[in-house]
Amino acid sequence: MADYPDSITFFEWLVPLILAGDKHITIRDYAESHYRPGTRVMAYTLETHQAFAEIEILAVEPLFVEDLNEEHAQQEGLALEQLQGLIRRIYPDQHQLFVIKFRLLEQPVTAESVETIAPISPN
Ligand SMILES: CC(=O)Nc1ccn([C@@H]2O[C@H](CO)[C@@H](O)[C@H]2O)c(=O)n1
Repeated sequence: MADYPDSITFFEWLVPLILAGDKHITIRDYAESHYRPGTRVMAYTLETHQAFAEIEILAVEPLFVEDLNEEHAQQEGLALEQLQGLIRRIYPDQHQLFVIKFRLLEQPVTAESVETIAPISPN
């Protein structure tokens, strides 16, 4: 067993935001706060458990829910009202949350991505 979690799940609808680099934080509760900066973590969709990216944890910082601000929303790639609504729904009883900052690592080459690489022109 790893000392620190080496996987994380995200709602499927957030995947495009993450892969585009628009979303580089996630806000979780204490139970999901035990990531260690510097470690690599495999990101999966919550609904279908598809691995979609490898990320590096950059920081884990405490955040009180009432301190959610525009800067967090921007780093989430979401509007502030949208983020606040989401957090209220996911963590209705939580006051103490954690901001997990991450960066997208180079993605492994898959058969599917190879097919999308344009063939080298002979001249
Ligand atoms: C078990 C599980 O997967 N839970 C969660 C919890 C949160 N999130 C996203 O993190 C940000 C802040 O909460 C928002 O963008 C959320 O939509 C997520 O994707 N998945």
